[in-house]
Amino acid sequence: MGNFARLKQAMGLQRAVANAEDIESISKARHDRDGAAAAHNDDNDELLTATQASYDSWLNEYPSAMRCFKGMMSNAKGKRIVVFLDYDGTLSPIVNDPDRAFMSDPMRSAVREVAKRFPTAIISGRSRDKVYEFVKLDEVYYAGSHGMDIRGPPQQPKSYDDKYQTRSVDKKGNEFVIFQPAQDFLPAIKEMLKVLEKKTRGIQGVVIEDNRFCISVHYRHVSESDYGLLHENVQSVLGKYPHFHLTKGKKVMEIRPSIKWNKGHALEYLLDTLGFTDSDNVLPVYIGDDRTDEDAFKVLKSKGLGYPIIVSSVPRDTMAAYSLRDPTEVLSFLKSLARWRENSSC
Ligand SMILES: O=P(O)(O)OC[C@H]1O[C@H](O[C@H]2O[C@H](CO)[C@@H](O)[C@H](O)[C@H]2O)[C@H](O)[C@@H](O)[C@@H]1O
Repeated sequence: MGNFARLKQAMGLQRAVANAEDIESISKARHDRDGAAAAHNDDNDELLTATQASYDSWLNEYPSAMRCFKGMMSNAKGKRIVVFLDYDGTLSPIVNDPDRAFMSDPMRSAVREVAKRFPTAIISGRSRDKVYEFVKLDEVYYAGSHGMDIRGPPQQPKSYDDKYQTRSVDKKGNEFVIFQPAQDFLPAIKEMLKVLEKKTRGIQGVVIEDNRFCISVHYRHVSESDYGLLHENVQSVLGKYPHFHLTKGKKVMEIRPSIKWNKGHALEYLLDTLGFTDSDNVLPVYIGDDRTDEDAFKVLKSKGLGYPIIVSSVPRDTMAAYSLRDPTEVLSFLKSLARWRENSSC
């Protein structure tokens, strides 16, 4: 069976794509290719055509937020837009080295322009400090560790445990509140980091990232033949820490405390602290590319609220309503949003 037939069989026009990341690289190759080089490989071209056809069909269900921009904004008139952004894969492209996932200057200035006009928060799986290091914007609220470490507005909502909220003041005299619902897990996380490093030392290519309230075990550089061993080793460590569980991202296993808190809860917390509890006047826009962003899409979908936008260049199963192809399109969307506010009278 040729690659084309295999791909068709595997994908059909189904929305769920198991190895979305692999298809994504093929699709990217098409995007980036310089024509001549790729034209030599018929098999590749068939694959690319199938991928494109499948993506186009997916777009009917999850239309491009760029193409639909006008319509989306006409529904936004008179509403208070609040912008939520994921970091990796949304504001910065996915790169091989997690420490080098830099944000471009044009993206930084687009986020700044958006944040000047709308309350804006970045909700990431990274540690809050690390995201700030990349983004370096004081105009933005930050939620690190998949929302388990929030630096938000000074309001301290009653419905959240005071034990995990601390009011503070920055150097410029601005008040803010830190909310860390997984505080009790910190000692265990520190211990687990050491155990994991020891346990995975023998496997080449593993990168362990300390995200403060969660841990990322990256396997992007691990040979496929070692995937099983790595997974076994991680599971054996987890077995000793029953209050933690594993989730999966892009070539990364993420170890998280088993509390009922995710990016969706962080979104709700931020809306509350911004004064939009139960408001029918608010329009949250959430842009993200990874599985953990689905928790936030789900909240918006269940409330029938705002615009959940997935960033993907391949068909994906998602709770989002709109899509953007890649961070370049995210940049265009953010610029359009800032421009729209500038030109609109509402
Ligand atoms: O919620 P996010 O801001 O999207 O963070 C999710 C994870 O992103 C980072 O890993 C991913 O991006 C890296 C850099 O492009 C890439 O090398 C890696 O393979 C991806 O999984 C980050 O390093 C993780 O800690 C985050 O959990």
